[in-house]
Amino acid sequence: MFFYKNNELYVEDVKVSDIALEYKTPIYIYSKNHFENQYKKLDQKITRKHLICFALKANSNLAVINTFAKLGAGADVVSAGEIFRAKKAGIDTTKIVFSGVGKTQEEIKYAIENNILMFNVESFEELEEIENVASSLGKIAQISFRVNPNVDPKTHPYISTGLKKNKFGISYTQIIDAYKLANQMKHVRIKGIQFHIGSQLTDVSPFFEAQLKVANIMKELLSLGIKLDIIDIGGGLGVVYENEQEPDLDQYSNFINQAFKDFPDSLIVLEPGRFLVANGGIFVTKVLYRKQNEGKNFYIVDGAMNDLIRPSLYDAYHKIEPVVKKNVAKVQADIVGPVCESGDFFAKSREIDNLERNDLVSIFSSGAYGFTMASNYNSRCRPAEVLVDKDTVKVVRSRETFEDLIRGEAI
Ligand SMILES: Cc1ncc(COP(=O)(O)O)c(C=O)c1O
Ligand SMILES: N[C@@H](CCCC[NH3+])C(=O)O
Repeated sequence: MFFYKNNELYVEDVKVSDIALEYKTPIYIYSKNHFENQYKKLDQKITRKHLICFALKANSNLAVINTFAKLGAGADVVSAGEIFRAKKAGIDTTKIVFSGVGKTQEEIKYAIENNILMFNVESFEELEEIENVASSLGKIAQISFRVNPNVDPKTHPYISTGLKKNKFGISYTQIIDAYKLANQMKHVRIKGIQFHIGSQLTDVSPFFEAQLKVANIMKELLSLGIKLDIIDIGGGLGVVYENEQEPDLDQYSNFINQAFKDFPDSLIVLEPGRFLVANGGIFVTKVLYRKQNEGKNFYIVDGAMNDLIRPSLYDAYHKIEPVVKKNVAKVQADIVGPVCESGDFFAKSREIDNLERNDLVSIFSSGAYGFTMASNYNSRCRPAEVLVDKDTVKVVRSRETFEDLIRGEAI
């Protein structure tokens, strides 16, 4: 959905430079059809009965969530705020799964009142809290446990979650006891089991390793008379940022079928975030100034780490290209923002077209963990977001104003 025609970058049927002219920079631009295609691709590949719960943390713009809601998606949420967003965007609350290691009492209450599908419980103490809140409301909370399967996802250490040293889930050795305890509680109903081992996995074999461990737990539970209706296999499917191999979805689906062949009636829940949205978004920014320090080239652009933090936080690679290609010589340059931090960069020593002031550049693969991780650091207004559907451009979040910056503050 993002391509060059006559050296001009397009999103679907619209020139990116036209969008930048009208709505200014920096700006996030999304392709609705990319989102829909990714969802349908995954939906078709998974042959078992399943429910795709979009992980809202990847991109929680209402219009983006609504695009998936219309295709039948549920939501994977990690806060009451995300439940609120999911509802506003048209997600059926009975398709919401609630993950996260630190759900507060208020969040648990809000989730129960909204009849979510289930809590993915991450500790014994959290289980007790859910039992207590449900009891005080006179309701029954549906739960699954998040197991930490101790599997190496072979991804960036900051986004690995399924190793025993990570804070996530209940350890493999304690998980049966957790189910036994829940089984005796009056206000929780056991629905399933969940795991999520990390993000940006392009090799799907660690998923299989985790799935086999989960299937073993399920067998042990069955021998204790505990049958699970739901197997939540988390998110984590990776995408191509640079030259990675795309995850093999056929293999992914076969692994699921194989690992859980003894549980043919259980519903498979998936929690993809990045896979659905990363390559459906670009971040467009404008060159403000150029300078050379000690022979090093810097392009200073109007976007910054507060808008897109992945390069600063993970040293993540994002492809960067001019919006209009001029067939000029290449140079090596750091592409940096105006924020007062040396960590404020989008690329270092990157080979890129020799740019001029006011040239636009596109930072690709910014649809996931882009705007959702943006902040107002340095009192910078967060950028606008637009959604393109063929030849239609819609502002789905307007650029923040100075008034937005101080909302709620007082002297
Ligand atoms: C519990 C849970 N589910 C789903 C996701 C979505 O992950 P991804 O964007 O890698 O698919 C995450 C984030 O990694 C998560 O923590
Ligand atoms: N925010 C991360 C991924 C972490 C996933 C959240 N569980 C990224 O940009 O890649």
